[in-house]
Amino acid sequence: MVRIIPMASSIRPSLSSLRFTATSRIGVSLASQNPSRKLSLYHFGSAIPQSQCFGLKASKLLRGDGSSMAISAAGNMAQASTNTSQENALDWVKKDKRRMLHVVYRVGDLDRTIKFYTECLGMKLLRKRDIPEERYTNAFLGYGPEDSHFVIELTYNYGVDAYDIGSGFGHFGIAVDDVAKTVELIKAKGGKVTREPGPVKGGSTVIAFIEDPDGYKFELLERGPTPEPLCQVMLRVGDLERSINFHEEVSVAPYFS
Ligand SMILES: C[C@@H](O)C(=O)SC[C@H](NC(=O)CC[C@H](N)C(=O)O)C(=O)NCC(=O)O
Ligand SMILES: [Zn+2]
Repeated sequence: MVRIIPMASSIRPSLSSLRFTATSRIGVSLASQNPSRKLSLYHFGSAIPQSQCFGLKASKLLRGDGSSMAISAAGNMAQASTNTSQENALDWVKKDKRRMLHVVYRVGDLDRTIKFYTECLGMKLLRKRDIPEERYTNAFLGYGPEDSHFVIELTYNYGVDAYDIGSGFGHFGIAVDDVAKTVELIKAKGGKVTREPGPVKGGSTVIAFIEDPDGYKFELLERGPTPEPLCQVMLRVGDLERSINFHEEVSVAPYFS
């Protein structure tokens, strides 16, 4: 039996208020690093229309032992969009309906995480679903409705209050208009700041790193207004080209280059 707990529907913005550009898509940011065996993420959900599914077997692209991966596209941090021109990106957004839908990960206290994400990171609680016979509860949070925004799907397993995040997971990236102000708010709420605001090493964009109550890292990136502040997931990979091929051929990110 699945118990759906309806949430306020007041957050559905009028579509005319949303400007869909390439930056309104979530990107996967990867950093090449010594591979480790720990995979921290539960899974990514993505929407790929049946007609666009590739015949490639994903397994041949991934290392057999399932070790994790990280590739850094640190490059020019100021560029919030893809390397394709803005016109090409807009054409792509109109034609290609594939997009990453959600990321799922496990937390030790659902209400504690919901409070942190809503009060410190400005997300909205979109819905909860409780499955007592499977002894777990999900909570969905994001910066807009699921039919147009990438969302975080938290999983609480009854009785499990902590997890080993592992070294494969890097961070989630959130675009904010004022990193220093956001960091001050997080400190005032008792949140943990692991890297103070300042230009990224090797670049010019102002960033900061914070941790949520379970220790998952969030990078705050100073950028202008965007319809999708939840803008990246950084994973550490053992083979950059292999991972790029996977994401271009099998996954849903054919135009981020
Ligand atoms: C692309 C942008 O969103 C970044 O995240 S770049 C931030 C930069 N990343 C790395 O150094 C990745 C490699 C590192 N060894 C790792 O595995 O995390 C970073 O963290 N810079 C630190 C800083 O203080 O600027
Ligand atoms: Zn990042």
